[in-house]
Amino acid sequence: MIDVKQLVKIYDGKRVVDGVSFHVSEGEVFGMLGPNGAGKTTTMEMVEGLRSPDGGEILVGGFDGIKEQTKVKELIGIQLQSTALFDHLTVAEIIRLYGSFYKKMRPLSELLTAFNLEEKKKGLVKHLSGGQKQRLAIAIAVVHDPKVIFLDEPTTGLDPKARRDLWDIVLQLRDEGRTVFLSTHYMEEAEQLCDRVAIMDSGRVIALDSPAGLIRELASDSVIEFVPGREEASSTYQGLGGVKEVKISEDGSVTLLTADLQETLRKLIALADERGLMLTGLRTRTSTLEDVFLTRTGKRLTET
Ligand SMILES: Nc1ncnc2c1ncn2[C@@H]1O[C@H](COP(=O)(O)OP(=O)(O)OP(=O)(O)O)[C@@H](O)[C@H]1O
Repeated sequence: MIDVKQLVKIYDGKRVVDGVSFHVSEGEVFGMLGPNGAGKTTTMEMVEGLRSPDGGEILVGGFDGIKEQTKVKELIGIQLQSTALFDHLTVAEIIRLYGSFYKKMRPLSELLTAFNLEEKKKGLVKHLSGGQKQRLAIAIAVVHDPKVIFLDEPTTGLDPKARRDLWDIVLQLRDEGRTVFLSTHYMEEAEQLCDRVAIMDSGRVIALDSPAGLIRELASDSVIEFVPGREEASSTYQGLGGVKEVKISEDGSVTLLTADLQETLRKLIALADERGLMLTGLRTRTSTLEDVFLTRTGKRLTET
């Protein structure tokens, strides 16, 4: 459905999107996961036709994303940031307004039901909660029944309940047969929602696969975290059996990625006895996309 090859965008001499290539299949939820400034929005907006690339090729539904933008616009829906909505219109008015921009519009009642906005039909946009505004923004994006829908960090700023409601909406869009392209800096969101994820950092795609595939590639299925109470070189931990990766954060907390949880734990406890380390807050967990990011970049997603 979408083919992007060697996409480049340069701002002030800096390649903020630096040779990005990927394919999005019809009917999948494809995610771009990365920290602030990684180049997700710039990439997405070039695919949407909102920014012009400085290099590369874009195909959307077989149309050239640069030369055939009118055709592409009919195929796609873009979630607008809620701040762009008109505060003094009602929910029904705004959906109708956006519908009037297209040759065909889905029935209002169908959209209100699908996005759980029936009760707010006559309510002013300015009185909606954050989650309701975001659902309205997506309802507007699909008002013309597009095949592909773009969601740029759709759950940023939402509370956990509203976030989960929005996840249901994304899965519903996929169940309707639409292709969903979303960006996020929440790794749980990428893990829960996306069939495949491109992890972006500094303008490049550094890994691309299903969430499970990315985690499998790590060769370390478990993570140990603790605060040792005194500083040790990362090589001290590197030498413990099973350890594949060591990360020591600025606050002193240590993260060990291991392929052999039991062996590493045994060795770690022996090390702690020998050197008088504390192991405060010691906990273990299975690996996540956050660990994929850490392994590939040496940074945490939330740290950048
Ligand atoms: N119009 C612009 N002019 C100059 N620099 C820009 C412009 N738009 C984006 N950038 C820069 O390009 C880089 C990538 O930004 P982009 O918004 O694509 O990142 P992002 O991954 O979407 O991050 P965020 O989660 O913060 O939106 C950043 O360093 C940003 O400052």
